[in-house]
Amino acid sequence: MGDMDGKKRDATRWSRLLQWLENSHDMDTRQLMVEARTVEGAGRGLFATKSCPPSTTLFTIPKKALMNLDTLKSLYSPVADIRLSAVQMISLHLLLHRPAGEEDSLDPTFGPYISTLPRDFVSHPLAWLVERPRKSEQTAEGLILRNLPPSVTDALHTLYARFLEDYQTICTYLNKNHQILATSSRQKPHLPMPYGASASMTLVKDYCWAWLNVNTRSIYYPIRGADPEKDCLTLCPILDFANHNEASSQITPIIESPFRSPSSQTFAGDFTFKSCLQTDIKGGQQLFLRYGGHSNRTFFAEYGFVNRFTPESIASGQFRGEVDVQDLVEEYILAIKPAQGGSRGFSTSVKLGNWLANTLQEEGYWGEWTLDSLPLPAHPSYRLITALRLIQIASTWEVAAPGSLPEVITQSWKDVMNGRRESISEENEKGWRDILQKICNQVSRRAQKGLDQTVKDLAGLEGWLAWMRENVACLWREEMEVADAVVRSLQTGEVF
Ligand SMILES: C[S@@+](CC[C@H](N)C(=O)[O-])C[C@H]1O[C@@H](n2cnc3c(N)ncnc32)[C@H](O)[C@@H]1O
Repeated sequence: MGDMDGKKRDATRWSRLLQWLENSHDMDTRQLMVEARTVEGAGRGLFATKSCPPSTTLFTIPKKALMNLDTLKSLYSPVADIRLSAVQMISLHLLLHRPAGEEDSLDPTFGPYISTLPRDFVSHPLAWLVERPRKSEQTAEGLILRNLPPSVTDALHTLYARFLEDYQTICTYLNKNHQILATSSRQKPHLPMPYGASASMTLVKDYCWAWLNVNTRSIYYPIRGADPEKDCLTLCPILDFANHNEASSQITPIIESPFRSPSSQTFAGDFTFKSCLQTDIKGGQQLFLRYGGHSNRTFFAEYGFVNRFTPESIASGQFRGEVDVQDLVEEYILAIKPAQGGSRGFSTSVKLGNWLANTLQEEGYWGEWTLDSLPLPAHPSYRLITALRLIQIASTWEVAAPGSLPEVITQSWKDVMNGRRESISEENEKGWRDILQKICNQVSRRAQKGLDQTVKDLAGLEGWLAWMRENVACLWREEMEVADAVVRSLQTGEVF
């Protein structure tokens, strides 16, 4: 019954969205080749309404119906020295016009569009962090957070830091510009209060809803004069119903460059989406948009889902698995002791570890240390190999060059990096491969434990929570299968 109500509501919101696009933005919705439908395990998705040949225009969204810096900047001018970024401005607008419960958004500009956005993000891990209950309370979400692989927790905390930074900026902006609150279409009791006010917890939750809408639904869109890295983002009605598929994408955004020439009039700004060049589309088929070549770690933290894969598909090269081994490499670095007691430069392991970390940072090789299953053979990333070469030098310090100065010793490492020599020495090549094997074995053992614990801790969950448990299990399985694949590459003597 509840499900039927939900479907009915979705259908009404969809038809109001089309009316708005037609009446307020002159879009010819008869040309539309897609519609939104409910999808098991993924909310809603975009489906083809009829069959069409390759490179058909699926739909074109008028530029004024896009929500971005261009269409919002007249509402949110800079205050004091605060100039809002695209994410900040779009999320502020959503915050000020969030619909109450299942009602429609009352925003006079984008109301019918805002009404089609998800009403909550209960299954998104960032929302669990923001709404974390007190420590004593045990929730399923808290348990899931505790069962994540460390690299995924790290990615999630990095996202949380980005969220908090935007939240702080919005709070400061609202505090310096109270009259913006008067433009909100929300009823007084629902109005967000600026930072420091008693209701600031509501504000952070509201802002999380707005921010996640932008973070999970916006797409690159060139805006004249805007920073392509930070500000060329837009929310785009209809397109934002498209789900991700790792293997295939049937939707191609047509991006016209606004940067062709300063006086160019060729950039109409309407956003067109075509079907892909290669294949026909069948009526009723779901149309996907590939969000990007992200790892599952990133998909989980940013979007709240992972790409599922079948057992053995990593080993056989059908699925691209990736593991970030930052925490284990860091642990290894900090535990390194000079090979034969104290050496001239480094009397303690802490100093040696610090020197290693500093050198890797100075040379730009700190972090992004991954194991990758594709392209075959499964291998460590080049950055990881480079770091391991130096770590190996440090672990054999006294043996390799008693009493030498660090600069002399690292010269051969730099020569390899700069392509002046192939390797540091045979011993170094063998040494870093041994260290890598130890790290891979650690990853694999930890993943098996993590998987067992996840199954135990999260047994008995139902609905979306059970779906989420499978996501977490998938993340652990990926760690194990990629690490095992790299061990096999090492054992068969693959040259990376
Ligand atoms: C741009 S929206 C797509 C539309 C969305 N499904 C909806 O109901 O409005 C992105 C969100 O859709 C969901 N999603 C997209 N692709 C998915 C997939 N392959 N599997 C599961 N969920 C997916 C995730 O919740 C993601 O954060």
